[in-house]
Amino acid sequence: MTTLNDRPNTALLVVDVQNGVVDGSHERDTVVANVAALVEKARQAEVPVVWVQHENDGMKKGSPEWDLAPELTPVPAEPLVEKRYGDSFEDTTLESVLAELGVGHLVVSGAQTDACIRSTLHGAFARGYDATLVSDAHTTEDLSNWGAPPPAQVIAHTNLYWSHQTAPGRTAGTVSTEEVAF
Ligand SMILES: O=C1N[C@@H]2C=C[C@H]1C2
Repeated sequence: MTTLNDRPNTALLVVDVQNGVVDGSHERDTVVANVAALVEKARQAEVPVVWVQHENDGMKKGSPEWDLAPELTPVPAEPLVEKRYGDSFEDTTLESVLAELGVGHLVVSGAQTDACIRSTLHGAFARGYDATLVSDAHTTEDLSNWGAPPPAQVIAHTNLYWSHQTAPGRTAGTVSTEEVAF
């Protein structure tokens, strides 16, 4: 059984809130505003904020699409983790960044719900982290033309199933931006 219960700290993970990911997504402005509020809350509580940015052919590093949403401004001390896979842990520096910070609990926000958010939640949990999803601080695009439910249902279902997730020695859950207690 893998747990990281010896690590006392929490970090806020902001996953892929990039122009090329969130623009056109469900309730983009509200979700990005909630992410910004979470960042402020974390900073006030001196909880580390870890920024994850995805690079792919459509979002080359340094391109406007790769850039974070303009409402979000990392400060230099906040780690940036670059990724190319859905799970933020795959082939990235995230594990070492979190070990350095003594983090055993991740509060997860960002995009997109049915891809990198789900992958990162499960990747964290399988690696022994407690993982909390922020119900109103993640979003996705409308993929219903390809068989997905409407984005509001994808978001609601992800909130529901993650609130029921369990594993030995680890906790999962879903809370709102308002409810997040750093
Ligand atoms: O959820 C995701 N974030 C990046 C854009 C789509 C996948 C990769």
